[in-house]
Amino acid sequence: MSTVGKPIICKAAVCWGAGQPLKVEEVEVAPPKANEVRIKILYTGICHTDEYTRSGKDPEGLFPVILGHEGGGVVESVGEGVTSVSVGDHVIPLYTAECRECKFCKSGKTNLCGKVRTTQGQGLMPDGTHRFTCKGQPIHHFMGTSTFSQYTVVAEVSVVAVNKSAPLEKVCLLGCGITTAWGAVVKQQGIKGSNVAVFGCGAIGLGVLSTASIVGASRVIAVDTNPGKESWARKMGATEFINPMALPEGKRIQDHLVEITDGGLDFTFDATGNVHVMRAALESCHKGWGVSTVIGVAAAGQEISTRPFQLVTGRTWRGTAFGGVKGRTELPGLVEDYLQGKLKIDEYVTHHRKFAEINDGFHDMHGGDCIRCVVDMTE
Ligand SMILES: NC(=O)C1=CN([C@@H]2O[C@H](COP(=O)(O)OP(=O)(O)OC[C@H]3O[C@@H](n4cnc5c(N)ncnc54)[C@H](OP(=O)(O)O)[C@@H]3O)[C@@H](O)[C@H]2O)C=CC1
Ligand SMILES: N[C@@H](CCC(=O)N[C@@H](CSC=O)C(=O)NCC(=O)O)C(=O)O
Ligand SMILES: [Zn+2]
Ligand SMILES: [Zn+2]
Repeated sequence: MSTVGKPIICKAAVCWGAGQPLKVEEVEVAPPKANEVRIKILYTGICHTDEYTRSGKDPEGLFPVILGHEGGGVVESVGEGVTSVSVGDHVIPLYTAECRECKFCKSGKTNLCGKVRTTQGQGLMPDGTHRFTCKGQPIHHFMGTSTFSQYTVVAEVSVVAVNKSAPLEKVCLLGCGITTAWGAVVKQQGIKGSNVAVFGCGAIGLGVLSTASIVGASRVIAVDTNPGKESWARKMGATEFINPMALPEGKRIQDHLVEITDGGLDFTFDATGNVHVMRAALESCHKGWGVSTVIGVAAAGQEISTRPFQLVTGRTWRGTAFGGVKGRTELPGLVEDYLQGKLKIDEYVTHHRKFAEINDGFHDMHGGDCIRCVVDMTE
């Protein structure tokens, strides 16, 4: 029997309050309204940003909520006016929308889109209402995607169709981690032939150092406090690995890096979310031209600081969301790159979980040996 135009009852992992484990509940998912798309989610990755919001560290965090933003699925139905995706398309939801009409989209200067970001941050659909109900209670959307539900509703501007021959259990990771890391490198000029340091060797940091190596960085230094990450970093393209905890007592990582690189790095990246590491990454940059990119997301109340002299003397501090990638325009091409063996994804998937075990997937992330856990939403 067709589900088009009707509510769907399915399972979703609801987080009822900050710091609480997720609870797999029966939820009602309303049909898509105009310019919306309802998706059957088949696979989702778990990103550290999901854990960040679950834990209560996100100043934008709202509860109860259905988290998840690294998903892959199939379009079940579309609302009036939807033209860019059709029923049956394989799709990736996008937490960074691309409307192609707003001031941001038309600027040519950023991938940030203004069309739905305000309501997205309020846990609502663009018309200010919700599509999820559990036990008679409305449940907040998350990052415009809510992929920890067997069915979700997203704005048309927040979804892209991709090649059906690509395995969704792999390309779902293009919904966040792999794309962020790729874009953080390729959207910057001058990395070829340069020296680069990457702080933090989780999925994001490994993706950054892998991409830097592929585009021809001459030296790729991985920095991580977990010695178990050395083999990962080298496998993905790092030429060196430094554990800041193993430096002589009192020796700061930024001073060590400046010493061993004849004055500092051309490019550094923070992929930890720790504001002290962000400072070290900036201060590891070469005077006059070094550029440090913040990728990590820091907890509410955390602020970055450095001596302004670091900037006066020519270092640049910048940041990137979703790697600067315009999802509707660029993700289909990244999927093709993956299919042609030009972009690594499989290598990052270390853990698999059934939907019922989603909380174990969150525990996996804390184990130190998990790069990405992919959850099968059908099991
Ligand atoms: N800007 C954006 O668009 C995006 C941002 N993010 C953010 O990026 C960050 C990284 O994500 P992800 O790769 O999944 O996270 P992970 O936690 O998997 O990776 C972080 C790594 O940094 C290591 N680490 C912790 N403290 C330090 C330190 N002081 N010095 C060096 N290394 C350290 C961790 O070690 P250990 O294993 O021991 O903890 C771990 O290996 C997160 O903050 C996430 O929220 C993610 C996606 C998109
Ligand atoms: N809500 C947080 C900030 C969270 C954040 O920075 N998110 C990143 C993506 S992290 C993905 O895993 C992002 O794209 N930010 C841009 C945006 O428009 O949200 C806070 O309020 O601090
Ligand atoms: Zn993410
Ligand atoms: Zn826009």
